[in-house]
Amino acid sequence: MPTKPDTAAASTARDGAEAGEPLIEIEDLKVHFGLGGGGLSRLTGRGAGTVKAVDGVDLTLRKGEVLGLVGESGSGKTTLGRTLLGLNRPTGGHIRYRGLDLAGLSERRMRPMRRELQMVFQDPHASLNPVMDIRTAVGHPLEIHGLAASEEERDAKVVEALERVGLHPAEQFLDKYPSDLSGGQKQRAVLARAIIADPRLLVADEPISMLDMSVRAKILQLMLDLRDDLGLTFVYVTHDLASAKYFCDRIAIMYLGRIVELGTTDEVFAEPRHPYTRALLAAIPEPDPERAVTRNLPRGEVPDAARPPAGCSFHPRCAAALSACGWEARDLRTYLERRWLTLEPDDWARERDLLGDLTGLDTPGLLEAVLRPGRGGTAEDVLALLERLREEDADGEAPEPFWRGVTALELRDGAVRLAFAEPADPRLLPVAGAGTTVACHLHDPARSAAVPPQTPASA
Ligand SMILES: Nc1ncnc2c1ncn2[C@@H]1O[C@H](COP(=O)(O)OP(=O)(O)OP(=O)(O)O)[C@@H](O)[C@H]1O
Repeated sequence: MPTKPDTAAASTARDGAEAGEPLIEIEDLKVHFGLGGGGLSRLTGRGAGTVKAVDGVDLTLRKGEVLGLVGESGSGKTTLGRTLLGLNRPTGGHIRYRGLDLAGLSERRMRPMRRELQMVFQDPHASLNPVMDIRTAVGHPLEIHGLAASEEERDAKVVEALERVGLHPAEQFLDKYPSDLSGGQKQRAVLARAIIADPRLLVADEPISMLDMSVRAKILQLMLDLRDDLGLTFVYVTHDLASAKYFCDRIAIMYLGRIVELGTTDEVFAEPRHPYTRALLAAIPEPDPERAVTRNLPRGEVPDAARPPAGCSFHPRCAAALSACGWEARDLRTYLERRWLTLEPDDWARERDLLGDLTGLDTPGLLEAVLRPGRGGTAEDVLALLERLREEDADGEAPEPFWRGVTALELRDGAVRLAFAEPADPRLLPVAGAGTTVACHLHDPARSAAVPPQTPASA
């Protein structure tokens, strides 16, 4: 990939304002979607409830910067990006832009703002209407916002925008249709449409993921050039840290609706703090096959945002989790089922019969798990098994973190009872001596005394 230009060298942002000044300030932003229990929730396997797609995000976008929103699928990146542009209504919080709070703006008052806040979508093929020629498609925002008095003026502006995105001679593209263009050319046309109304912010949602490898770097370079030439600010939504490294000045790592780490790209890559960031970085494929090693994302999958884990949402997947990270009854089931995958079928059947029905553990937020023995044994047998597992898990190179959250394991009324430590939500805190902020108890000085001997690198 070509070398990323220095941000400091980026041109002065729009309005003569200095690059680096706040453009948008987001405070405690929440976007929750209600699931009515109808068709959509049946389709997604979710019952009635609420998906907290964005859940308390604080973030300042600086003029002229490229900020990456990075995370696995379902982390809320797209929802956050869309909400910035008024395409999703916030459930709570504030989005301050040019003295206005976009979060509370009516559709009528939001409309003129849309000219300044534009979106570039992932799929250039779907972003362009197949029956609309490039002249009409790229000129569309001029029409919507009444920015061209005549067809001649519109065409002149379309030609200028096409030239700027590298589609030249631009006149030859005016009468073409999307099907006449390659994938890279289509994304250039989409960018031309995004910049034609003179925006201040572009939210680019995976803008290169559907393009050929050969043109990806060129499109990223084009966006950097547009940033420099037009004083644009970019939000780059992606799950791909490798392209974020090249393209972004700062990176916000998102997990289940929250930012878990935020810092300059250099800092995040040189010294990732959150175990999730470390795991994402470790999962970046090595381009050199000679040096390639197996890269795994952390164990388990991103949990359902309608039933997020208690405390730190990442704790069920985190090898470095502490007692206060949010352990609950559900985690006991996950722990046992994960273990069963490693057992021989006979041993698995024996344990499953002993432990009986585990569905009672599934309710979110239970700080007490009660295990009644199945037909394969007694409560004493269940207790003996769990005590043995706890002991075995404490040994070895990678101690199982689940047990750190267990504060009591005992017999009571013919059942085995496990109690869990009170969960604490990690707050996004600045790291001493660094520009990074991180939401992780491992980096909270108030809790650092409780940090276990192994480091987050083991996550
Ligand atoms: N309109 C909606 N109604 C209900 N749930 C939604 C809606 N839009 C998003 N969600 C849910 O919100 C959560 C965050 O989704 P979002 O698309 O923002 O994540 P993402 O990180 O961008 O993922 P991806 O990379 O797959 O697009 C997911 O659980 C998703 O299913």
